[in-house]
Amino acid sequence: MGRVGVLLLNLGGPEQLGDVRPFLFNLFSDPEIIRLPFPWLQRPLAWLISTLRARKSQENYRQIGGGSPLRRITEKQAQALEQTLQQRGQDARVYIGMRYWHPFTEEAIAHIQRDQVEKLVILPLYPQFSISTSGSSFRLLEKIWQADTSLHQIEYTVVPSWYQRSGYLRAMADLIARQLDQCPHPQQAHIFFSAHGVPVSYVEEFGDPYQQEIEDCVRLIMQTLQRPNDHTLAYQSRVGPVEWLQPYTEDAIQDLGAAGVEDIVVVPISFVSEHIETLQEIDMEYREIAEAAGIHHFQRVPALDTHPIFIEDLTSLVIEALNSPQKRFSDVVHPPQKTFKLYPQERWTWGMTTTAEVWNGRLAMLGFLALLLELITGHGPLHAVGLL
Ligand SMILES: C=CC1=C(C)c2cc3[nH]c(cc4nc(cc5[nH]c(cc1n2)c(C)c5CCC(=O)O)C(CCC(=O)O)=C4C)c(C)c3C=C
Ligand SMILES: [Fe+2]
Repeated sequence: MGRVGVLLLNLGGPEQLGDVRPFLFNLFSDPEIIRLPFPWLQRPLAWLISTLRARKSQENYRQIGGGSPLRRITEKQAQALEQTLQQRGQDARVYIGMRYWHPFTEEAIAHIQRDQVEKLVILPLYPQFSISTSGSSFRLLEKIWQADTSLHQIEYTVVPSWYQRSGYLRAMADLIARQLDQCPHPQQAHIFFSAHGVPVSYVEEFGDPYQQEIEDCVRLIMQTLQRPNDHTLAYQSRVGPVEWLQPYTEDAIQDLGAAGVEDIVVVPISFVSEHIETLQEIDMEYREIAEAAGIHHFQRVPALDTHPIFIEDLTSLVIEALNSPQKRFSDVVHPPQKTFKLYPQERWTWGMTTTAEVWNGRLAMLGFLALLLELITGHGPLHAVGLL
């Protein structure tokens, strides 16, 4: 076998407070994160949202020490995987490609080319597939491959999701069991799975399998855990005004408090490393909500990071992928879309029709954005004519 590489895909996170705004700009520039009808609006809107959100987001990163631990943890995972692959007789180099911050996916591909890798396993560090996470990275890679034909020499295969693997499930069950055993009444503690949310439209309009995979993942973890405890699944980290998957974590915690639950063990399940949404959102914000709701005992299950069972399982996954039929980007980036007709009327007719209302709404949104931009930048037509 020629030179073997493993490309670990991850989201990336700001390493210092000054990185927060450009990191957010990269994130909101991604059409898989904000889906707009007009592509030309993507970057101005990303600039606007990242500018408006930066201060609040920076404050959150400040509370966890001034930056995301994601790069450091992903590097440790890569190192552990490389070592375990060596021990199992597989000489492979492990690369890291982040979607929105350093080391960027493009940098990883440059290293892979420099090292003349011939066989590559592309492995997202997201157990479940979403078009907003693994899907976005696969789509970027597909574009990179289309732009550079020298990459076609590399025999690659992608792993779309892997939450059903027994090693992953056993490692999760092990971490949950340890937290349960520290509770005052281990059998009565409520196991609270908190998954990262996505907008409902991703699932209902764009065919994202994420919700179904998350539900299946929770079922399999509970089956592996073999404990009698009650459990709940809720979704966290909502951003913006649209509807996201429900129940929302904050509401579900309050409902449990109102129902008299006193002990909860929170399990983050969309991600395998500590990051801002475990260290700040769960450990600080949701803990406060739980305490106010009368939940006296609040524990959080740590992220897998370099849990030995997990790393062993990733190692087996890589070896199996190398010996399985190839999965191409085109097999995984286009989830089956539900046929969804946004507006029933296809031809323009005059009057206050549905189409006219839709266009009124779109133009009002554009006008509002232009005004907001002008208020923030201090430049624009209203300033020019002296109205602002
Ligand atoms: C606005 C839409 C967003 C979607 C959809 C989304 C999906 C999604 N994200 C993760 C995992 C992570 N997200 C992280 C940061 C982050 N994500 C969003 C927005 C969406 N995410 C924002 C605005 C941010 C920045 C932080 C903030 O301002 O709140 C991170 C990085 C965390 C870090 O430590 O830096 C991760 C990881 C998943 C798994 C997911 C969908 C399944
Ligand atoms: Fe996110």
